[in-house]
Amino acid sequence: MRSKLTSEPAVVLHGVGHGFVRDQWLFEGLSATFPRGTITGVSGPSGSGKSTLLSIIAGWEKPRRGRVVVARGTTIRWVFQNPFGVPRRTALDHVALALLARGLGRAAATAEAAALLADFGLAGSADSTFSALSGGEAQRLMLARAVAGHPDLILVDEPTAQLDRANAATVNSVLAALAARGSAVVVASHDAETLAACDAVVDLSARAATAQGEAAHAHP
Ligand SMILES: Nc1ncnc2c1ncn2[C@@H]1O[C@H](COP(=O)(O)OP(=O)(O)OP(=O)(O)O)[C@@H](O)[C@H]1O
Repeated sequence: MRSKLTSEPAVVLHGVGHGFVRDQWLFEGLSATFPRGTITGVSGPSGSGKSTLLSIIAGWEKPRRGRVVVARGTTIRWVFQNPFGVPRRTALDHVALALLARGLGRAAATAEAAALLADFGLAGSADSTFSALSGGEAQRLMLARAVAGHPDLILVDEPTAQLDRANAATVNSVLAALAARGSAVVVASHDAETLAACDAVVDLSARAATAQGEAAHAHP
């Protein structure tokens, strides 16, 4: 029974549809599972509803159609498009605070935070203030902080949008590390390399085309 519970997906979508304008759908009939230990990409052009779908998965937005089933006790962390930290706090502190919040003592939190920073290629930046980090370093710090919370589900919005290729490649390998630690990872992205690193991809460009086709058919 216990093993069945731990292997169940963090979130399941059943026939989900949503849109903000009456009779217009960003996507419709979307069914998907988000198992722990896997990365699912959400792709589609700008405005196709990727961030909206993440909000629905997180339970912030209620879909107009369908059901969202979240496993009991699922903990969720978001990593947003724009890295947001405390300018004068160090990188190490950003991660250590998440561990202190989980109940670790100061020494254990500092040690684990340092190990996490190393995993994310930030060992040399542990004592840098957030304001001194590059865009890529700040983005990776946000991912390290999300992992420190040991969430069941991590939602990542456009992690490589403002990064050059080298930093984007590092973030992509970090996403795989997040899933390997047992979280279900859902990443909204335009980036072909990010999507190639995913176990499955929900493509909203196809969904939008279908939804618009249906609307055109219904209202010629
Ligand atoms: N709360 C809201 N109220 C009304 N319209 C909204 C709301 N949130 C999003 N939209 C609209 O829904 C559409 C999808 O937005 P969303 O941000 O989900 O797209 P996206 O695929 O993530 O885009 P991008 O790649 O540019 O971030 C857009 O046209 C947006 O303006």
